[in-house]
Amino acid sequence: MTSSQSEQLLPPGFDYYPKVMSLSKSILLYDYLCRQLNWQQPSIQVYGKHHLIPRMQCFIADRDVSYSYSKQMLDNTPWPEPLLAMRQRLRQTYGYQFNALLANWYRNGQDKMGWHSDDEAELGTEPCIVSISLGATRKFKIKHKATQQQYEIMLQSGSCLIMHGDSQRDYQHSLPVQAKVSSGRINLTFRTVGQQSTKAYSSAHK
Ligand SMILES: O=C(O)CCC(=O)C(=O)O
Ligand SMILES: [Fe+2]
Repeated sequence: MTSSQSEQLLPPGFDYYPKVMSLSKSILLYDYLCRQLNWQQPSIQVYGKHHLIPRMQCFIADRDVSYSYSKQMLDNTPWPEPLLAMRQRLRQTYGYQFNALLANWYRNGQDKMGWHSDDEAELGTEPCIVSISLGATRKFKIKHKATQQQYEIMLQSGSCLIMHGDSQRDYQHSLPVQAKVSSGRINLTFRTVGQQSTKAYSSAHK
């Protein structure tokens, strides 16, 4: 991986690598995943009303994985070969199992994800989440929970954002609407659910 060029713009616990794969490979993978994954659009209840979530999702995981976030909403899909290969490389680089992957498909700039932290108990206290972006460039926002200070980064196709350390405890993140974006983006978030990680993420892996 190349060095984290935008690091100084991001708070601690967020590392951005703009080019972990070529643009052409990232677009091929985007097209493949659009066609091949078992995309679903679950509905959630907000103040007693049901709403379809504003994006498509697919939860890919090893058979024994049970993740509270996905449990009621999404089927558990087995790993397609290209994502198994990607996981293998991430395991070697970061030393985490990455036994689950939540894939998000934002079909255009109207699709979005609201403010949240990925802080479910089964991700552990300092989870390492590896987030790969494919397709349209989208804005990613980060907000400190106590100070409300905000950060922004444009996530481009073929990039990797790593969230580790106290990033989930101290910050929320979101993917806002961008009305002018007409093409789609897929985001792959590799996670380790319900296991102690075998090795803590360290900046030595950059
Ligand atoms: O689409 C993104 O970059 C963010 C996805 C995300 O935050 C999540 O899946 O928890
Ligand atoms: Fe998230």
